[in-house]
Amino acid sequence: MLEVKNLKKRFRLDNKTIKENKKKNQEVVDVREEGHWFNAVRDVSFSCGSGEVLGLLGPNGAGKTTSLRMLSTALQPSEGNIMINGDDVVAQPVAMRRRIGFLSGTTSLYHRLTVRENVQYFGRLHGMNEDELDKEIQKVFDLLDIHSFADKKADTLSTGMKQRANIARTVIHRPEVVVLDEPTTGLDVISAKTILDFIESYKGSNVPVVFSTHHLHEVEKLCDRVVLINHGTTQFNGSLQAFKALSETGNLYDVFVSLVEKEVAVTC
Ligand SMILES: Nc1ncnc2c1ncn2[C@@H]1O[C@H](COP(=O)(O)OP(=O)(O)OP(=O)(O)O)[C@@H](O)[C@H]1O
Repeated sequence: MLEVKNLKKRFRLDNKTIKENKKKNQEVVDVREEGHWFNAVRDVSFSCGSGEVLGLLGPNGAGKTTSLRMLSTALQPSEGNIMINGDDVVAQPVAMRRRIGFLSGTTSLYHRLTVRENVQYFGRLHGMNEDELDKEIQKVFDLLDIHSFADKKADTLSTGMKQRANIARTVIHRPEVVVLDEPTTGLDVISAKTILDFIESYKGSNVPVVFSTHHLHEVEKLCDRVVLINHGTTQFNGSLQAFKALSETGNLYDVFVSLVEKEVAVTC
């Protein structure tokens, strides 16, 4: 179980950014800017149970990546609580990091190593023994359809192959929570489908999966829960059915647009 309560992140702005923002603010005022501070995440709360898949939605700049970086200990929250199976992530980030699998936009591979060598390296870093590592590699490579390029060097792979290998290295240590930031962005339909099927394989397991996306069809296909954030604040937090029911059409696009435009907070 993953529980996130009243998460906040403020960034101190440097003088150059303040000047740039002042210029921009002549046209658009961002409600999150307060003097020399920018409240990238103002109040985000949600939970995701074991074996549930949660889709994190929001327009560009809403605060999705900042929230996911806090969940995965890459960033210290300014305020708020994050608990995994009852243990406090904010209080003990180093100990909790190994229990989380986090794919970010900057997750990458060692170019001169093969996919297998990369994944073995990260598995060993997590203290896995060779037997359990071999078994887990077999399982994860099956699910992500990696076998055909497992022994190719990372720098020879296509974008889709690299992303599947990145996900393999992210989850090789069997984390208790999987967090994926826009895992299918920029991928072709087949690579994206492989990744979505992989996410689906966690359903009914004991692992909660949180992923951010701009692709509403992915949410429709996969998610049990939906969280929509806008201007750093949770605007919707509930089941996929409850999200769809907010529009008479049941169309995710209509719900997304109306919530973001109206900026109404809904909790189900
Ligand atoms: N280190 C930082 N210092 C100042 N502002 C930051 C910093 N990091 C992020 N921000 C700002 O916080 C806001 C939220 O950014 P974030 O990357 O979390 O949004 P996002 O929802 O992931 O957007 P996208 O969909 O475009 O990836 C943006 O306005 C961004 O410019």
